[in-house]
Amino acid sequence: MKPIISSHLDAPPPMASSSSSSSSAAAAASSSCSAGGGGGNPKPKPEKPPYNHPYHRLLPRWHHHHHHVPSLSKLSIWSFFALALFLALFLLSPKPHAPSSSSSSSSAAREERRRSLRAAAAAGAWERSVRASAAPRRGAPGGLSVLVTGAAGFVGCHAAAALRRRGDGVVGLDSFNDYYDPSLKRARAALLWRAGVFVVEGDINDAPLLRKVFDAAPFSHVLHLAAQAGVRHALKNPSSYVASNVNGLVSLLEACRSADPQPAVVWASSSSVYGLNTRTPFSESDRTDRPASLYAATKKAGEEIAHVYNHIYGLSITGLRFFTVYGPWGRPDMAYFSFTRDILRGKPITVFEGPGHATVARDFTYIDDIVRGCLAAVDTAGKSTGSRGKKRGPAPLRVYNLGNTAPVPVAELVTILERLLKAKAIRKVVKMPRNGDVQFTHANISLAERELGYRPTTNLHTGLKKFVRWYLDYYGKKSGRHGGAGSISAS
Ligand SMILES: O=C(O)[C@H]1O[C@H](OP(=O)(O)OP(=O)(O)OC[C@H]2O[C@@H](n3ccc(=O)[nH]c3=O)[C@H](O)[C@@H]2O)[C@H](O)[C@@H](O)[C@H]1O
Repeated sequence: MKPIISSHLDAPPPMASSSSSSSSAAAAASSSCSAGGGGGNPKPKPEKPPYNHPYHRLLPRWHHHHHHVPSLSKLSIWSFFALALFLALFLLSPKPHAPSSSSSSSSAAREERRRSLRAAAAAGAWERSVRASAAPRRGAPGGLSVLVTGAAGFVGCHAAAALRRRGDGVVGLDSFNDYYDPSLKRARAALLWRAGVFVVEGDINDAPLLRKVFDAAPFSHVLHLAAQAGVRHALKNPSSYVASNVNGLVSLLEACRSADPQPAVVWASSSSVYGLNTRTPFSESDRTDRPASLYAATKKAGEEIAHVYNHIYGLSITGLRFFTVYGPWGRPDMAYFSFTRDILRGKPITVFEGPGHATVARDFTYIDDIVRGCLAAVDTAGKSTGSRGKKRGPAPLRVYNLGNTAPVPVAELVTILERLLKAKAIRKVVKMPRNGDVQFTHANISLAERELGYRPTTNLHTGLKKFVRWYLDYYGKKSGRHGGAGSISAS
């Protein structure tokens, strides 16, 4: 290797060879010019170059034709100073990209400054809004400060409003995704806005946003209700369940464990974790290792993840297994909602039945009962013990069923809706497809009764009556084409 390097270094660089050829060309030009200029004139006395400088070889021609120029030496001195001055000015002059170098760039700089001032003012206003919304009402002793994720969702909007009504500080967070009609979510958020709840639009997977929210206000609790819901939709978009219910949960718990103070977390698990469990009613100590849908599997994964964050970081975490929640401002993808819409429109509905015409039933639970359960869970959640991401001692880890303890067959749900809507359903009874559904759910709520004081009070008929009244009010009686507007009324 060494000889190659040394021979390369010894060789003349390409620049050097090209400049030597150009200087010989200049010399050639100079000699041809001298030969032509000589003609028949007497041979001029050879002139001694005044300075030993290469460009003096070019000067004689110029000198011959400009005899009025004072002298070559004076010219060279002046050209030297002129060149030096020019170089100095060039080097000291501001660079073209400097903001003050031109009027257009200085106005761009002013605009940029204005923009960043506006952004800072907006950020300040945003933080003030979060802080103000998170502050408990004055005169509400022991008021909490709760971040509600999924606040523009069905349960989230009701729970956030209920917390606010009793004087707690509440900030909402919602991505307003289009799993179902986002305008319904906007309408719920507008209700919250009027109730004094600021809803931040953003994703639970956006870690910097979560940090900003937790930096802006010290939350005592997080009610985490943001999720990808729906059992059957998991067949169509499986990754959305992992993104929201697994990644999103981890992202949120990361923010919680790093927050100072660490909030206590209450979050929505699901009755679906019981999966193929056959012991009824379902109690918290029953098996949950046989989920029947990806939705159920991600909720079950959430319960295991909760264990990890409780164990490592001392987060107080309560999981609530909701049983088929229904009511006003509900989710359009759920059966009671879509049945109502289709009955009003005179469209057929599919009613599932089990093998051998077995009944499919759900422990339908009214939204107000669920909200009372959520608030009781918030109120009884012990404190997280961690600080700055480090566990300082054991913290509570709880899970509760929140159901109605009175399962109703889906066929009976349809009959109640028919009575309330005063319209006949066009039923298509089909065998329950193998797409994640389970045949039966029934909650044992004795643990929630004992520890949360949870006691559901609304039966399916009463709850659906309230739902139908809301539905007709929200969508208008004209929402159904079947039977005409006049034949439809809430009882
Ligand atoms: O407790 C839960 O953890 C879950 O509850 C809810 O799931 P489900 O109990 O399946 O509710 P939902 O779809 O309203 O079907 C109700 C009944 O109608 C039957 N059903 C459904 C559709 C249909 O076309 N026909 C039919 O008979 C169907 O077989 C079922 O028996 C939430 O959506 C879910 O997000 C989760 O929170």
